[in-house]
Amino acid sequence: MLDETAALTLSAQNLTRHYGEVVAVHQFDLQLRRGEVLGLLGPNGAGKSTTLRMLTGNLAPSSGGVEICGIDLLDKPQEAKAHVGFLPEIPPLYFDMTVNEYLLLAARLHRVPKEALKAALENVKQRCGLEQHSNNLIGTLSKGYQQRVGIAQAIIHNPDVIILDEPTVGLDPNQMREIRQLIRELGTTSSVILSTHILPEVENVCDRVQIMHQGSIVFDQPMIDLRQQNTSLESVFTQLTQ
Ligand SMILES: Nc1ncnc2c1ncn2[C@@H]1O[C@H](COP(=O)(O)OP(=O)(O)OP(=O)(O)O)[C@@H](O)[C@H]1O
Repeated sequence: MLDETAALTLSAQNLTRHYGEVVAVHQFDLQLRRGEVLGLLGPNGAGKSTTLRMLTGNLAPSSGGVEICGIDLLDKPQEAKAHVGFLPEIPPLYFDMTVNEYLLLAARLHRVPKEALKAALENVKQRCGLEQHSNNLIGTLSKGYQQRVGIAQAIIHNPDVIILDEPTVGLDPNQMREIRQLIRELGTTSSVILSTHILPEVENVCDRVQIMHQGSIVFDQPMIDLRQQNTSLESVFTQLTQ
């Protein structure tokens, strides 16, 4: 249940992105609070990945702005990005590194202080269930475990905002359940944005849902309201995006 008094972690105003003539995202607004898990839904090409890349400072908006924990992402990118963890659609993994080597690299890139590296590594492996795989090459892990490593690199610096682009795609049902459990846990201490095509995933994991269509947000509601209206997310999604 969303705590309306919790601190704002992310605020986006009028984010717009053009690719030439194509308006991929149009005037996207979002205020996200600590402890909130937001599901971002939309058909292919709706503008979700473009939005997430702008929110994480990986793509410059054509106009509009983003603040992370009150820090302007365009003015102070390094400072703002220190509060964000991102798992892109294609996880940025190096298959010929071990889990330990890769996570240490991720921690250094996220500027975890030298004296805190060991504790950060142990903590993230424990949270993501990777303790038994410390010295395994990432290329030899199953898809589910590779996805855990992708999430681990996104959270090793304890970010306030965690952004996950289709984190359960290609996983088997057991792996999906485990990753969803992990996302719920992350949502207790941070804010999480989860982009997915899997509607039950949003119903299971998220406190709030936004639906994007042709670059604009066409639906934004707490899940609890949706449940009370006795409407399924699927019927809302189909009505708004067909
Ligand atoms: N680099 C690019 N150059 C030109 N057009 C692009 C580029 N990236 C995305 N687009 C266009 O912008 C629109 C939004 O794309 P985006 O990838 O953000 O959608 P999406 O909702 O993430 O889609 P999917 O669910 O298929 O990943 C689409 O029309 C897409 O073709």
